Amino acid sequence: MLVTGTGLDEERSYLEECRAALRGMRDGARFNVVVGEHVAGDRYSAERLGRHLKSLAKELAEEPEGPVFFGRLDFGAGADAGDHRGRRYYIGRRHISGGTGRQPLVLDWRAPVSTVFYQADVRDSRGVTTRRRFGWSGWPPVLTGFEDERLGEGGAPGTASRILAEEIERPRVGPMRDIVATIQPEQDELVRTGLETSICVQGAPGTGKTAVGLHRAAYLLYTYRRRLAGSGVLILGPNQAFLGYISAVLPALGEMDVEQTTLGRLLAPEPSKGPPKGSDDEAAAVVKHDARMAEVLRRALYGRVRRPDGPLTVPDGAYRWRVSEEELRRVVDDVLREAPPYGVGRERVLSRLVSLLRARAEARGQTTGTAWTRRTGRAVREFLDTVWPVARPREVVAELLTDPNVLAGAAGGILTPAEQSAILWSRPPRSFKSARWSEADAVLLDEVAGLIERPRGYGHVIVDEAQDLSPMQCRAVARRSEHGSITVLGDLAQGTTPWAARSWPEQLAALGKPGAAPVTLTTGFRVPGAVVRLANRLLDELAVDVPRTRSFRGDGLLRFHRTSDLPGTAARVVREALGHEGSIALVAADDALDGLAEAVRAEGVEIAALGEGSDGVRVTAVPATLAKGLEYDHVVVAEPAAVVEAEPRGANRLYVVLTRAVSRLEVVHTRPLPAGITPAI
Ligand SMILES: Nc1ncnc2c1ncn2[C@@H]1O[C@H](COP(=O)(O)OP(=O)(O)OP(=O)(O)O)[C@@H](O)[C@H]1O
Repeated sequence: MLVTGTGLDEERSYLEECRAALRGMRDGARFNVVVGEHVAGDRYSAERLGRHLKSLAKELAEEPEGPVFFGRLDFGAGADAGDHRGRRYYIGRRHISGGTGRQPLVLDWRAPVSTVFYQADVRDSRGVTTRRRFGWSGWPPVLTGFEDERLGEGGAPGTASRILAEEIERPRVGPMRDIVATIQPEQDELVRTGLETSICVQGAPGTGKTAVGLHRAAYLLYTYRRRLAGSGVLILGPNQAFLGYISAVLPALGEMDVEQTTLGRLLAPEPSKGPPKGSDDEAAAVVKHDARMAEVLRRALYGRVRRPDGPLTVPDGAYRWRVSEEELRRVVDDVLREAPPYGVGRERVLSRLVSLLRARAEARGQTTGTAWTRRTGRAVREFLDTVWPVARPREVVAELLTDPNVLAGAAGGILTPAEQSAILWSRPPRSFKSARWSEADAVLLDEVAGLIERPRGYGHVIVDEAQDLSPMQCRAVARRSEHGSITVLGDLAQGTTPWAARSWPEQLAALGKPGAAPVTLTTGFRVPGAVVRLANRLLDELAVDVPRTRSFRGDGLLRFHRTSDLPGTAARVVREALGHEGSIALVAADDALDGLAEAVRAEGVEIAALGEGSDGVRVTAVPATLAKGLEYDHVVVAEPAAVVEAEPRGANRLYVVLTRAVSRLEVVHTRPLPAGITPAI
């Protein structure tokens, strides 16, 4: 029951107290910015401190009118309340200090005790007598009511929360929002898993995987701030449109320092030019993404190392030192056996040769200082460039994809002749510098770069839509999280790439975390019941072993329109959808979308292209291949049969497309519906 009476007045006075405290914190933070500018010792620390204080001040300045708390916990007097006996806590997005020596006015949702807010229930109250949820509306938000659950003795199980239901069913406007007020117990457990543990979340569409990943990033940064300060957190999403959709969540939670990108951008051979522009046909892409390419590339790189043939003579003043072929071979062979990164190997050969010569010079009574070492290093460099030359990833990969003999040398016994010819460039560039790299090539370049020198590692990496990663892409992620942990989010049923994973244990092993156990989420918070039932029928047609979803929501609309005029009907359905609140998407096979969008415009309805600045435009044209991870209140899907036919995993693509709807899904078609999505049951 939503309370709006006297209790609410008390809560509103408390809210005023919190806002006053927040204003105090903000003024203090502003003062600190001024002081900080004068006290920091050197320029570097002044800049760092200044940036930190300014962002804190800015954060606080933006917040005071916001919903400063969303929950309250009242602990009882029993032993099960532990240290919290008799206490009352307010929970919000930010900590609000109560002043020196006093309990905070509001606790951060990530503080240890806040977990009780998400986890306690009638069966296990954890010492809580009453859990209060607050309702807010409008902007600036007004506290409109609250709802109490009695968790102590006498509480009744299973009372549904209206505030929770409203939050989940609210229309989607603008980018994705945080879910801190309504995190579910099974989601909370995943969010709060310790930094040392890698987790894998398998979940049907709309079960909150992305939400869990983003909140986990915020939780880890709060709980392990020092440990992550240097190494950082990386979030990888499937495409730019998806990143645009989720990009506001972490800043809204006060976390600005998280790198959010796509793997394509992260691995771009020329980052200033954005993701690579070249493309591959499917046969070439499939081979380039295959795990066997790792060995082919290793051989191609180490194929540059030559066995020394003949002795080496090094002039040193009056003497000439001679190193025999056998000694030289031993040095190179030893380093090869130790298998350090290629770049380190080169340095190691150099330093061992110099040591060998130093021992000889010193045995003759010579002094060997820095100048001697530099001179001797220079003298053996020519030899080094012959036996262990400097390697550049672009040169190595370009040579491999251009020269059939080099490719045959590296891929013999690994790739079939047909596979080799599939990846050879039909029109090789004049030089590796002018090559038009594809996304698959970027992964190969990254593999070679990783063999030469280990890349920068992150403290934690979050990978969304991880079922779509190829074995070679998994290796690129694994290299960046070798000493850190990862959060793997995905749905085997939504796998649409030719190499999409069919099992999590295999994918996790490829990601370098074979020990992580997949956890399954099955309650859907986006897709309404009728649409979930449709999606579950299609799921039976897909060759994957994942459980069906159950929707949290009983509402929603699902309608089919059979027509002989696809553009006309689609346009009419879109126009009628404007009668409802919220966002609208017209989704179709990529090559059919422009024509359909034109028909919508002809109806006098504005429609924006995905990713285009579309302020105020409620309808977006979404190509089926870019729909992943996105959500709209009202989704109009045109000609599902064409979506299925457009690609080998077209049925999986259709499953993704049909599950973008928050409230209403309308399917417009001229052709028979694909297997699995027959309307009536
Ligand atoms: N506990 C929750 N409270 C309120 N809303 C929630 C909750 N969990 C998830 N949602 C909402 O449900 C929607 C779907 O969540 P999300 O996008 O994270 O799901 P997903 O599993 O990543 O879906 P997909 O597989 O389709 O990408 C989002 O709008 C999200 O904010």
